[in-house]
Amino acid sequence: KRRSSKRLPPGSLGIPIIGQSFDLLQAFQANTAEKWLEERIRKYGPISKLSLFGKPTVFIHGPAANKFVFTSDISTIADQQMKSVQMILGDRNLLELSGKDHKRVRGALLSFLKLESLKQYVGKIDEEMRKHLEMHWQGKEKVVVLPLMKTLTFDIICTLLFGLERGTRRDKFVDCFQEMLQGMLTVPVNLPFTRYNRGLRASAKAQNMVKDLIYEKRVELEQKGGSPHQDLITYLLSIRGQDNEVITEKEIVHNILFVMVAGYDTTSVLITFIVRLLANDPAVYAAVLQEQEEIAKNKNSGEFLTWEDLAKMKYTWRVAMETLRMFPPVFGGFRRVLKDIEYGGYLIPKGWQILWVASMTHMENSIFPEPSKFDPTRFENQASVPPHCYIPFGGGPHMCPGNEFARIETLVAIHYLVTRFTWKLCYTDNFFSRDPMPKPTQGLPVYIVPKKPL
Ligand code: HEM
Repeated sequence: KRRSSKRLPPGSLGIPIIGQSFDLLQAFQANTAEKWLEERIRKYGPISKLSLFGKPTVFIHGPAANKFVFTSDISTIADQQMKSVQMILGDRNLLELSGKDHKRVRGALLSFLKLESLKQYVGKIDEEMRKHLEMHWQGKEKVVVLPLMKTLTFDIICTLLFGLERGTRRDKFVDCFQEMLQGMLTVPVNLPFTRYNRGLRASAKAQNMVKDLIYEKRVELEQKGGSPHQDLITYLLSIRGQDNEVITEKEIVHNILFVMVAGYDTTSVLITFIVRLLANDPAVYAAVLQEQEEIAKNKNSGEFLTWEDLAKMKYTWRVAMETLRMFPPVFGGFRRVLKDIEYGGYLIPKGWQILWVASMTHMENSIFPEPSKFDPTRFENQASVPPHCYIPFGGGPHMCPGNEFARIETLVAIHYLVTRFTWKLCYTDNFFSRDPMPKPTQGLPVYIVPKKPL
């Protein structure tokens, strides 16, 4: 009865199951998703209904909408991934959990990713970056940046979080992850030869591989007295028996897959877009180079970067923040509505989903003046950015716990790239498509020239 007194938002739910999914996917490919949404706003107003990836959806945007999505009570709004993502990454991954379960698993992950632990990783990340340059950049005249940065961030995650060394086993994981990622943004109808179907099969394979790793690490931990802190899997196994910290094997498997995807695909995009920007913007490039050379100058050759060095990379990090504003790797996300709620005078019924989109506030003139201008000085005084408007890492209880980790990887990578190489873009069109991660033309091929021997 209560329902009838409120209206559903305007808009059409489209064709059953499919709804507007293909329209949005097409817009992602053409990099017109923001325009597509603006078109909706013009047609239906700030709040509208549509149907995406099998579910009735309400699209809302703006600072108040972000606040609503990120700070609503967990009994009202829970996180929600598309069915395809949930099926491929597993239903016990962090984004699927809420309330106590979410707190417990997230707490375990955060205690591994906390700042004191991260400080110890700087040297190891530095080592991975140098190995990467030796293997993939040195001696080359042309490289393709995006796939290489994916390799780099995947290697870092594998070494640091999973204790998985280079070799055929790691390569098998890479293949599985490619298939899984391809299957994630699809309409979840499991027919043979579809991307979704291949994604599901790759996920089953990867889950078995993680189970084998868990077995080995458990033996190492219990019989050989290995340190719990050597990698994330061992750490999660080690806290299993403790009071209130029981984390099931399934949760470990699903979250390991999830952290791998969440951790490497995103950061690689950020580094790639910074590389592109530095090639296009001589003033920003000069300022970044100066900051990084200042740091390099004070180091002996072979000496790793330290936490203190990273703290000095203030300008470079602002460049990264501005890159995240204009090219957020994560376009947005979904939330699940757990009970009938009202927003902006409309009813959002229980069981529907809400779509939030980062760029809608990132590119809003009233929040970031001249939004299309790349200007790292916007972040000189971070307090001046209004709350709930800058959301490349999301917000609220599900906010990205890997943001500091991403910061370290990005700063280390940019340090070595600008101090060791110069580069020029092979394509200067500045286009990118989304799948749904942003991808510049051809993955950003560049001509490179080394500055000095590694
Ligand atoms: C530039 C790099 C990154 C970006 C832009 C990014 C972005 C995001 C965003 C937007 C969310 C929130 C999703 C939502 O609320 O629906 C998120 C969640 C998450 N991210 Fe990241 N991320 C990055 C790097 C990382 C890294 C390096 C890791 C791991 C080492 C990581 C692990 C996670 C996890 C585990 C969650 C889920 C948290 C939860 O549900 O409680 N991310 N990330």
